[in-house]
Amino acid sequence: MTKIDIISGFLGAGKTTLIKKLIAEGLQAEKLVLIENEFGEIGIDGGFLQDAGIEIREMNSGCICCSLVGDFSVALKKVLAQYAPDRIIIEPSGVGKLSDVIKAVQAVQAETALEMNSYTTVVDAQKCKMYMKNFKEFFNNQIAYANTIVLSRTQMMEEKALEAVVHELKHVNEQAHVITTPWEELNGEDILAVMNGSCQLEKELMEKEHICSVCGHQHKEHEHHHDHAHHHEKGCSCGCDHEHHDHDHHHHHADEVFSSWGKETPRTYERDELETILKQLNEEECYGKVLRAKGMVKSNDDTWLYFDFVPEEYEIRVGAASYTGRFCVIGSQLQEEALAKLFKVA
Ligand SMILES: Nc1nc2c(ncn2[C@@H]2O[C@H](COP(=O)(O)OP(=O)(O)OP(=O)(O)O)[C@@H](O)[C@H]2O)c(=O)[nH]1
Repeated sequence: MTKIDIISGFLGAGKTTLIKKLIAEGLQAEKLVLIENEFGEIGIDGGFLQDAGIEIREMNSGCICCSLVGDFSVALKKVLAQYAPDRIIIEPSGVGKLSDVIKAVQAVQAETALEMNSYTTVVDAQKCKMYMKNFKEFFNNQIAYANTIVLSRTQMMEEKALEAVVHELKHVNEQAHVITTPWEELNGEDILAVMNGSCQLEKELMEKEHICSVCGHQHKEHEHHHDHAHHHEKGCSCGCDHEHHDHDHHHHHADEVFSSWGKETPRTYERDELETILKQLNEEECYGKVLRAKGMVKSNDDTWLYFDFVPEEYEIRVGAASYTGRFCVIGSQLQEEALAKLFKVA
């Protein structure tokens, strides 16, 4: 049996960072495959685990849940046949709906030896409120269908603010375990234990009490369904009116709301120049609502600069040479011409 863990989370939440930690501190002994689905046109994350002998399948230019659903099932079956791994970690695009990804995996489950281990969502605690307000349909879906929610960036938060975030999350999903402790205080194994345990606890609860894992209400025996994706596809019979129902009423595809713009370029950038670009992305409105940017470019001193941007935060670090400079910006209503000017590319 191959275990499947889905690690979802909005753009820049910290999915890749969490996966690295889990692999380094908890999954070293397992035969592992990572399937990544990036929304951006240019795959930027791919390769970070190749040195560690982890197989990576990238699926770009589309969404597992929309245009790539057929490709996804083929890729998953291929991975199973070729590697028969102990575990497959699926990292959906930051704007994918968790319920759609669960459905895509379940479609394959009937024909293969797969065991759903966990549905985990990484949430940036500092941006949670803002994203809930602005991108509710996507953001809340990832929360509603998770059985473990891992908060990132809690080390910078006041206790009261953190409590308020947990309260908001519980409002959307009462049942999920929420990890509030900063990651550096935890071992990857501790996090995995919650992810594994939460699934069993959920099963136990549902078997004993028939509690709906999404809305927390008790169901009668004949209304009881084992998984929430299936359950809510049919409409929740308990009459609760939570955000997760949004999904059923007005379904938008990610590419109707979000877009990405990316370039490959041999152009060199000074560190200060790159820093100015990232500051501008944050401060100016003429580029659209920029939610995420990342990439690697050559510097004029022959080193390579890697960067990561989420609203109000950026990071530049030195990394290995890449086959060419490349970067990708994701957001809503992106202004491509203005972006090209900012990055000084044609
Ligand atoms: N301070 C802080 N930074 C974090 C934390 N988690 C992630 N980051 C930073 O946030 C940025 C995005 O992290 P990733 O792990 O790439 O996020 P992701 O969810 O995989 O992002 P996508 O590529 O958009 O899917 C990186 O610069 C990380 O170093 C955290 O807990 N605290």
